[in-house]
Amino acid sequence: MDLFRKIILVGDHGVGKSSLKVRLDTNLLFDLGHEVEKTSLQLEQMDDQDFFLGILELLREESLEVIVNKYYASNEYFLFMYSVDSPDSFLKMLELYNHISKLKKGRNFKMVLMANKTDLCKKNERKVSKKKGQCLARKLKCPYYEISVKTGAGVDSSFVDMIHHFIISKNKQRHQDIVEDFKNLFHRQELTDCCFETKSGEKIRAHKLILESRLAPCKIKTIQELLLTATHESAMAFLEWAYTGYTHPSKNALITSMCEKISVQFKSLSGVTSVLKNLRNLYRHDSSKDFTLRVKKKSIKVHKLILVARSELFRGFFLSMDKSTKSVKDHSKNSIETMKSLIRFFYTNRLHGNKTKHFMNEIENSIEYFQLNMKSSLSSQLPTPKQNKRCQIM
Ligand SMILES: Nc1nc2c(ncn2[C@@H]2O[C@H](COP(=O)(O)OP(=O)(O)OP(=O)(O)O)[C@@H](O)[C@H]2O)c(=O)[nH]1
Repeated sequence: MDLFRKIILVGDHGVGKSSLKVRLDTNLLFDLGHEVEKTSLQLEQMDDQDFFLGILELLREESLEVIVNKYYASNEYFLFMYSVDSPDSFLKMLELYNHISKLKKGRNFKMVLMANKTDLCKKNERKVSKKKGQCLARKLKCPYYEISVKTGAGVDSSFVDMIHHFIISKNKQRHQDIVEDFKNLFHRQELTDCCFETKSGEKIRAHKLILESRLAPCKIKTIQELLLTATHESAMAFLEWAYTGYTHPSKNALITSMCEKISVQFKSLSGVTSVLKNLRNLYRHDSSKDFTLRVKKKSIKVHKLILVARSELFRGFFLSMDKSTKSVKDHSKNSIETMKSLIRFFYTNRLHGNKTKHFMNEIENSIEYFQLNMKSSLSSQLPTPKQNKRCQIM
């Protein structure tokens, strides 16, 4: 799978922004005039994936507003660069950070802080210490790198690390959304429809749909028999694993042995992929769906629980709703196509659909409207204009 990402390079005049781009890949430098200069860099085969990075260098500071407004939804990354011989360029970092935060209206953005021209340390021309840089990075909660574009010191290694920070951790985060949502579903103990007793007589409530689909063909009765022999702590760990596919590594052996007792495979049901597989199955089969969303005179069948897990708005709605209610009209003003894509996203964590501007706007608005827990994974999948065209990154 090719991933295409963009990094916006910001910093004071003369810190080495253009030089960095030239060093990264002279062949791929594009001078596109007006607001930004762009370059792209292919870093092959990291973590079995190809990454293409587009690097935008702001040519005018006022264009920052244009860029942030235009691309904020697609989660661009920022590379803040200053020069170790220039205290002014260091001060500029905080100024730029505040400026971007304001433009992004409090939305999180990912950034790294890079100190350039470290070769000048040898000539005693360094005026901003490493300690100061690290301190600022801690304050801004981002990685800190020291490089010299001139000698190349630290450039490659910082880029490799930066990509891990920006992209690979992002993929993990994307999976994390699902894990967190189902962990919350289990621990909140809301809308439960089965109850297990543990060895000590304590009770734990759970959801049949999740357990029966995840641990199939094992039945609720079998799980009850298993948990009756377990401590409360073990039973909680087992159920949390059944919901999320994850347990603390120290509990792997325990959960494995519990799985053996009910003839389910610990390994094949572990990890977010197994949770997604289960959700995909649920999505495909209408028979277990227990609720209907009415969108513009059409219907979408869903599982209440999945909506509760994935959207705070639906959660509030289903908690306050009479249990006998089986359908509701959607008031989001979204089109049926958008709602279908969104519902599919709840189950698959992937955004499908004809990614027109109108669709993108509706999805973007839905993030707020439905109070989606998986804000970051959804917004990261919003396409950018001209995506996939390598030379037209932005
Ligand atoms: N000693 C040293 N000089 C560098 C380094 N990187 C860039 N320079 C020099 O710093 C000067 C400014 O570099 P640029 O790349 O033009 O800086 P910029 O941030 O793009 O500057 P603006 O285009 O004015 O915003 C040039 O003379 C570069 O040769 C470095 O690592 N060490």
